[in-house]
Amino acid sequence: MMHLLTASQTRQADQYTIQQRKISADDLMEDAVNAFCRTFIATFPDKHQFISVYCGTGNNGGDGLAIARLLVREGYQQVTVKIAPFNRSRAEGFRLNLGRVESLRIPVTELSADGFPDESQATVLIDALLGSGLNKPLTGSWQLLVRHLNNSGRPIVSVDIPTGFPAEGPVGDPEDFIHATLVITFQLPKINFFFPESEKAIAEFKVVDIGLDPEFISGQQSGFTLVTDAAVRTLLQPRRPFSHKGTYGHTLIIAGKSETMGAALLCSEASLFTGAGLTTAFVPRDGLTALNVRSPEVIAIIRIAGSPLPKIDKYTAILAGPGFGTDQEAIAIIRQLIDARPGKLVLDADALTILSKDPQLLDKLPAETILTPHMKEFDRLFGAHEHWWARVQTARKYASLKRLVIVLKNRYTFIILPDGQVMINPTGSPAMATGGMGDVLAGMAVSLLAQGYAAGETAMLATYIHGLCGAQYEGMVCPAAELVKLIPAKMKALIH
Ligand SMILES: NC(=O)C1=CN([C@@H]2O[C@H](COP(=O)(O)OP(=O)(O)OC[C@H]3O[C@@H](n4cnc5c(N)ncnc54)[C@H](O)[C@@H]3O)[C@@H](O)[C@H]2O)[C@@H](O)CC1
Ligand SMILES: Nc1ncnc2c1ncn2[C@@H]1O[C@H](COP(=O)(O)OP(=O)(O)O)[C@@H](O)[C@H]1O
Ligand SMILES: [K+]
Repeated sequence: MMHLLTASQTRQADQYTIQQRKISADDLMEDAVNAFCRTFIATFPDKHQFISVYCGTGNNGGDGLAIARLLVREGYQQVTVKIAPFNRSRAEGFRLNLGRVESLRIPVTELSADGFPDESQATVLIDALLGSGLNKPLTGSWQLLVRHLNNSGRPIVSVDIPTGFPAEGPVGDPEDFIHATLVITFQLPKINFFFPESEKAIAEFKVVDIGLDPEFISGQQSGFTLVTDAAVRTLLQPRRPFSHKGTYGHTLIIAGKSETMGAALLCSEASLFTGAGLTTAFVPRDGLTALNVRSPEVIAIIRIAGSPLPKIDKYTAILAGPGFGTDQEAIAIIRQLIDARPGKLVLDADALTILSKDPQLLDKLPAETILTPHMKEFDRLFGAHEHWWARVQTARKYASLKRLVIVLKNRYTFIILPDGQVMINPTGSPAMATGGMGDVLAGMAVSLLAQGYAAGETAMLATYIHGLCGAQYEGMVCPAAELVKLIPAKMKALIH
């Protein structure tokens, strides 16, 4: 797992690395700037393009000045520096690098809020105004300058983080941060890069290694980690030679109505393809033919009006909710299910809506139940939120209070564990923004639970593999039923 750091932990990591490696802050800045320039040059190789480097007077501005110097040294012929003198303080890294830029006779202009330069001739702007030192939303001249640059229509490459965009915490008005085409960020992506509000600030980000101490980083607790391929590979187990269907658990899937039988088919199929030994679906009579034709491997229990919940003891893990409806029959079954206190439970879709109308049910959920809401389902359960930071904080609160695993789905899905820790899943693709995708995820989750993975592990594996499958369709669209077919091969690739 990759430990993500807050801005203040990053500063501590800088200091620790400087002491540990017995280098100066200037050396570390030089390493950072070299790493930045390697990526920048690969992306913008033309040495004749006009590059305007906007620098503040802190260390981010110091980086900008050093970048201007390195680019000139690499043969870039049209590099100019613009300095925003709106803060009184001048960091040491800024002063040192300003001297070096001046001695190279790189053109430097000091900005005034009375009128900012016309950048219509610039090929690319480099944003080194403010970095992770941001401690409040931009105001005054900073705000005007950021708006001016955003309105220039030029590509903007931000150093470390777009100016005005906080590394963590609530994100303010999009007018008040740089809208970067590319962010080349140091050492680790910042926590807020994974929040949907980053969409305007960051079209793309690339992470460059600047040599911060890895042991120090992994000793830090920001509450946020990023799921890595290595962590998934360590966790995912191959099927054993002497195993039989009983080894891999039996899932019960409580899903589907006449009109939404497809949801039951998708999650049953996902349960099969993710490797559960047996899958049983509790479905309406008029869905039976579809189920038998589509997935002959799945056992059906027919649900008619007034049917009680099947005896749950024989099932290793249970999923309820996809396409299930929220009528009185559905409510009665969800109540029976929760009262029966199943050991391993995944609730999705309509089951979440039923919970949101009956807070007592939410209180009765067995520990380690996995909930898989998208944003609307989440807010229905826990109240409306103005921004994602608040939403994730609420998820942390309820996950801890009720010992739940909450899988809050999005471009980057947040997996919130019963200890309040947040794992962020990096895989996925807009190809997956189609109906039925959540049903597949829920089916994968119940299957992994039945196979013996713990609830948190299940959430991590299911979202990661689900996203890997979807990414295969990058640039296209991935119907949910097609994604299911990719699951076995993706799992194989992670194991071998
Ligand atoms: N310390 C180091 O050794 C390294 C630092 N690096 C760079 O240093 C940056 C952080 O530098 P600093 O901590 O000097 O801070 P910044 O350069 O981000 O900001 C400068 C100062 O602006 C002020 N400020 C904060 N919010 C403001 C607002 N809303 N309006 C106006 N002024 C505001 C703060 O007092 C802050 O110290 C990183 O983003 C990165 O670019 C890199 O060079 C890597 C190594
Ligand atoms: N743009 C995207 N990038 C990455 N993943 C996405 C994207 N859009 C959707 N997904 C994934 O697809 C799934 C959609 O789930 P959900 O909204 O519940 O779908 P449905 O209700 O139609 O089954 C989630 O796992 C989500 O993370
Ligand atoms: K910046």
